[in-house]
Amino acid sequence: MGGNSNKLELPKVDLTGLGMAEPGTKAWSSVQEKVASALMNYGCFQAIYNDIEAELQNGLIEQALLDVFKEEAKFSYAPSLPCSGWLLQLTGFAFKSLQLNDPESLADVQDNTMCNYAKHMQGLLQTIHRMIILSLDLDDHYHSHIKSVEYSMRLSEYFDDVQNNKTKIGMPSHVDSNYVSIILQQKEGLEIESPNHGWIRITPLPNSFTVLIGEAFMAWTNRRFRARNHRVKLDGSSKRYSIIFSSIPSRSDDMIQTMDELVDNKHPLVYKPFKYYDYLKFRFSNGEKEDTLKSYCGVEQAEAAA
Ligand SMILES: O=C(O)CCC(=O)C(=O)O
Ligand SMILES: [Fe+2]
Repeated sequence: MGGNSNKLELPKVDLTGLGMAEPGTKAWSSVQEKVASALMNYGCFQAIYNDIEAELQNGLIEQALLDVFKEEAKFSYAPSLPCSGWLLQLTGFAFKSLQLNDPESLADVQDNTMCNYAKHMQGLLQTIHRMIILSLDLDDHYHSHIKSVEYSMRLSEYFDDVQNNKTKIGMPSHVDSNYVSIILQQKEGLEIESPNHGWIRITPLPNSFTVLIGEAFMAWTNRRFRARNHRVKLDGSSKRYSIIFSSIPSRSDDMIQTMDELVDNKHPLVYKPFKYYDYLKFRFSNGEKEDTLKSYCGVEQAEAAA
């Protein structure tokens, strides 16, 4: 697709206070409708969330994020994916990430700002999973599904020395592999590809996050919800930081299987069941191509090879 980015905006949905709301209530249902429709049509939306307003507005989260990178030496270096470790850095890309499978491990580096952030994000992710599942009339599956979900937090630092690089791409176009990601950007850079409008550059509004569907949910829902390409384009004026908080399949129960209820003549099965962490290894060792998941476990692919 073209390289232009423009000022189109994503749908916005206010998720403030939903932790207290019960599924099925009026307050919940109107938000659910917006979440499901945005995710179905765009694969993403901008979430407004005022429940951690104080931390966001007083810069506490940003400060905590910067502090972690100042204390970088305290974290051991783990160069290999998937998900094993602490610091990962891909040659040629202008960022490094600290992958925290247990946000509480930050406790000796800082106060509990990040742990508190992680708790809120976990609650938000559970709400979003429930809304997706309810919107598909599959609520019977919610409890077993959510038991097989874990959470991951990645803190990223993008370098500021990309002036010589014309494209200033900090992270190239990709889809996320997990269920859902919630991205907090400390400054602009995230762009999402819309099938009709090219790259949409996301403005970091006050108290807002970007929510994105990943491949695990795309497979679980038989592509009713689709992962969208996104990338990070830097302005090269200063470092950029972001937090990517994600729901991921659990390490002990990582088989992703499309719900039978979502397969019919109109919607034939797209992906065979697959083990998520085996897929991540495949994706990491083969490089990401156009629709890597289909080449790994797509039904047509498997049949053609048979
Ligand atoms: O830093 C960002 O804004 C997004 C990064 C991203 O897409 C990712 O880490 O998967
Ligand atoms: Fe991503």
